[in-house]
Amino acid sequence: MKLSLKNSSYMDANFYNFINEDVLPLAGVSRADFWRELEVLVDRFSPENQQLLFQRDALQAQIDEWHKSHQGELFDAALYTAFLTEIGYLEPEADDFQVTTENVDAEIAQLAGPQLVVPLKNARFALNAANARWGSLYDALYGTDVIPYDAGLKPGKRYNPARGQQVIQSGRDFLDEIFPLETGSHHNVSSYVVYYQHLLAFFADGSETGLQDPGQFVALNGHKENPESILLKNNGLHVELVFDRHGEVGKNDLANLQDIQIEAALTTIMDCEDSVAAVDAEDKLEVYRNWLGLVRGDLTAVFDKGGVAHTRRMNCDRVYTAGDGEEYRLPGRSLMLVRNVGLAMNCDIMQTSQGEFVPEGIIDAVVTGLIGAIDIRDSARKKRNSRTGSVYIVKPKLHGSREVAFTCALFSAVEELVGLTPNTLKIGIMDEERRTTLNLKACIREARERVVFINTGFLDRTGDEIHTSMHAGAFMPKAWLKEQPWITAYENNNVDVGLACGLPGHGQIGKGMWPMPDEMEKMMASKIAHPRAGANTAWVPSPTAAVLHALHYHRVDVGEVQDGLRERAPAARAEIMQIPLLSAEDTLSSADIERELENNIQGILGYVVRWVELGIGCSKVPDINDIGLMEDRATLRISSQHIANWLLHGLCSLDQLDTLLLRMAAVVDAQNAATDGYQPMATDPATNLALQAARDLIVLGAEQPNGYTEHLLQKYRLQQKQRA
Ligand SMILES: CC(=O)SCCNC(=O)CCNC(=O)[C@H](O)C(C)(C)COP(=O)(O)OP(=O)(O)OC[C@H]1O[C@@H](n2cnc3c(N)ncnc32)[C@H](O)[C@@H]1OP(=O)(O)O
Ligand SMILES: O=CC(=O)O
Ligand SMILES: [Mg+2]
Repeated sequence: MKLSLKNSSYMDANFYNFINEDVLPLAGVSRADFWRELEVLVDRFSPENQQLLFQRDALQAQIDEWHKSHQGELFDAALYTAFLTEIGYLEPEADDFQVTTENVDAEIAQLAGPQLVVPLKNARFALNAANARWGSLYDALYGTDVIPYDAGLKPGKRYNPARGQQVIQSGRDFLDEIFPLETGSHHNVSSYVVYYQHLLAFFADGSETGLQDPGQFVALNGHKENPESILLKNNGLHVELVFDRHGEVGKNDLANLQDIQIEAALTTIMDCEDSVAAVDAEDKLEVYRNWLGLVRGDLTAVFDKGGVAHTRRMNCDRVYTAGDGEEYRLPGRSLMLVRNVGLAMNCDIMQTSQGEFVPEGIIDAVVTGLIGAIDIRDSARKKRNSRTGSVYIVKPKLHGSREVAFTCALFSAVEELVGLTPNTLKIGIMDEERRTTLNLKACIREARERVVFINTGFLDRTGDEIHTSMHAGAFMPKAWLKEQPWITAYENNNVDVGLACGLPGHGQIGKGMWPMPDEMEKMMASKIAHPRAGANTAWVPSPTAAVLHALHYHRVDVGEVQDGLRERAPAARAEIMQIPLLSAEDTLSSADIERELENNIQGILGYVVRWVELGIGCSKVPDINDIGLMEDRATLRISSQHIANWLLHGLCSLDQLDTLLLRMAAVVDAQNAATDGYQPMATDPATNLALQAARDLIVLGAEQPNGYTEHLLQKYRLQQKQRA
């Protein structure tokens, strides 16, 4: 049902009622003022949004033409740079400046730790994420391959005591490494007590010791002689030793240690974007309702797990007693940011006075900002999000500084609309499009009063790398792309520019997602590279990954690393611009090509079928080696652009593609056979919408704006919803 407003514009009636009844009264904004001023806002920003998209297309068309006209020639970097400068793709170097963002919570401005991302449409997951500020180290070790699944050590359905012992040993190793004792080892401690303001550890022979750094003990719960828990702190992050002499684990433990609780996801991004399938007003309302529930702190999710009914709510803060007897209070929930959609998306919520649908990103800014204002207005609430009065909005897929300036102007207008002080709405800039990477300093400059992060979204960035140079030649296989100079230079550039612009103390320098949710041993080995590279946060796909990745920030003092990096030579623009194409010396056999195609197609189909048929925007999809990969729209962008590029340059044919689509559809059908409501693709390929969507994403990939997947996904999902 549509509701007619003045000036012949349209509004979805459910959206209108939701804002009027559920949001405006809490935000303290008058209805009449809101709707009147909203019309002015959308009429002001919608045309510019459109112009910015036209500019993207115009630049891309010129780049395509340039590559076509230089085909077969030796690549001339100087000529290419001059061309990109002339068309305005490369912006003039911005003058030096320092960011001045104020009122930023410590989790973003000062601390270093994991950043969890979660699809906001899924209330059960979103609540889990909000509560992932704290997690059990024992559970994370027991349930993942960090403790190898060797014979005798497999987790199994029943508790495996041998595996449990390994977990306890690893936990003690961690304590010895991060909170060493003056003498001896945590392995041999039989009890912990607090004596005056000091932690004492007793051994079985009655001898005692303290922490090498006594300042690491900060608080406790229970009696000093027999604590229920002990709170330790290192690099600004807390670790809680939980004792329970009757607990399943504690009763058999020398010191009755039941668990080691880790302060894990300092921040969480509630995602409206690439991990979400929201194609119309109905879907968007689900997303907005969840954001409202999270900000109010009263969201609940009721679900069945293993035959047991659960109700999930947001956790309360944690209260301890400091050594000096004062209350010691810690946040019980992750600090929430919300990721809006980018400039290119549209949905049917409302129209401008010109009869055009209002770009979805504008509606997201208004609604998430308006709901965020509730957090600021009612600062006495127990479960408030920001303690410094900020609303954190992550803006994805921005191309260059004009788009950043546009977004900041939009945020200013939203602040005025909802009555917030200027610069209350903070911006997290995703550095995930080539035009933003190459002009990062100018981008940050536009947002210098409200920027709270720059984050290397290397997945979208890889998709944009391929699309931007689609006509330059055939790209290397996907796995090789990660090893090339462009990506190292891009990652380093982000850190270098962030440091030069004075981000530490005001915001985060962030790194990308760990995309293999079940491969935690590999994550532990490789993701320590993120804090070592000077990033004070990096993305993780699950609460368990957050617990484990938090250990890295105990091992690395990011502030120290950043201090050491300030003097290095900044990453070279020329290196960032090296296009990772196959060279004449790179030989790929037809079997290599087929395997690459099969792998990509399996991932595309496995993701798209759940998106189109079930409305699930983020899935764990097995690759050709049966490793579950996190797939979202950004990984789909890479895979579809990659095959589109190989089609364009003759590494494969349309016939081969169609054969492989059918072959891999059968594989994906078999993988999903047990999924409720799943329609096999291979049974009736001619009418299967998911299969058609996957084919279009590849065959029409070269002409999709910036290689984005959202328009085709949305088209087919809407058709599927109509069929249903
Ligand atoms: C390029 C980019 O933009 S990256 C950012 C977008 N990507 C993301 O946000 C990834 C978020 N992660 C996810 O959506 C999921 O972890 C997936 C889809 C990758 C895997 O999901 P599943 O296959 O259901 O995971 P699995 O079965 O291993 O675990 C499910 C459990 O973990 C929890 N869980 C998994 N991921 C998350 C998460 N991100 N936040 C909170 N809880 C989570 C679930 O709540 C569930 O626990 P419950 O039963 O107690 O509710
Ligand atoms: O948004 C993250 C990315 O890698 O893309
Ligand atoms: Mg992205």
